Amino acid sequence: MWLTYEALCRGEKGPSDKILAKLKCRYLDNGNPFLKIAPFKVEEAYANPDILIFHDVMADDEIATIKALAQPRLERAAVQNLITGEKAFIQARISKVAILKEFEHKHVTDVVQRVEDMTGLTMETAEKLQVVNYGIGGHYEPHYDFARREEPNAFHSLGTGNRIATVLFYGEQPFFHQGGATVFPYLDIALWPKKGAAAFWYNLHSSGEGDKMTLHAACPVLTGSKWVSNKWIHEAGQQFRRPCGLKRPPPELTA
Ligand SMILES: O=C(O)CCC(=O)C(=O)O
Ligand SMILES: [Fe+2]
Repeated sequence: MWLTYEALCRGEKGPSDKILAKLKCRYLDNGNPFLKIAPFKVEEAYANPDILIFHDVMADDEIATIKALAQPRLERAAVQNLITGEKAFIQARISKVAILKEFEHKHVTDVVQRVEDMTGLTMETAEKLQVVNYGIGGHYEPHYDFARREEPNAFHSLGTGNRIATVLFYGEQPFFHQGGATVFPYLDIALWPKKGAAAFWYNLHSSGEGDKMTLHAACPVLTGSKWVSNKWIHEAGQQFRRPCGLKRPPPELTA
């Protein structure tokens, strides 16, 4: 897995032609009348699990607002200690983060509403927008966004269940292919950040179990700087939007 992670970061590896041949680009309106006029431009980066790229979903002025709000509040990123639940600083995650509230600025409100339109999922139980800046060498080693079986208390205090899905907006990319890709080592794919685009995937199977294949990483930035904004969407409130499936995935696909 580690060698694949590194090779993907270097741009040396990608999915097979057989997999690529099945991927499509399409317009998406989710049945929303407004979106019939201005549908999202969606590119499939992988199918099953579906990893989607939404193009042009954050405007330049929105990106500028988000950066300006976040900049003075950036703090070193931490992770949660699995046992104590406390904040810990680790070498595996080097970046600076700030949290923005939805009502701080119209641009943030609009972006959060857009995530709802893109995904069809409710934002009522989602975490606040997390803005991340990676400088040179900044990275986040392979990890899951969801709480695994052995961490049942990870999101306990939020009371909104596990992280069902992730939306990751790209606000600035390192110079072309000079690090900073979001890579999925089990799927052999690298998403090269593109300003204004966003990646979306479900972290959980429809059974509610974690999807092992969603392991991903932010590759070290080699030149320039990388900005992303994450919206982590939770399970609570999605029961009519993404109903549970009746089939359980095989144990080797869960985590
Ligand atoms: O910055 C990226 O490309 C991915 C970030 C990420 O996976 C995370 O913050 O959980
Ligand atoms: Fe992540």
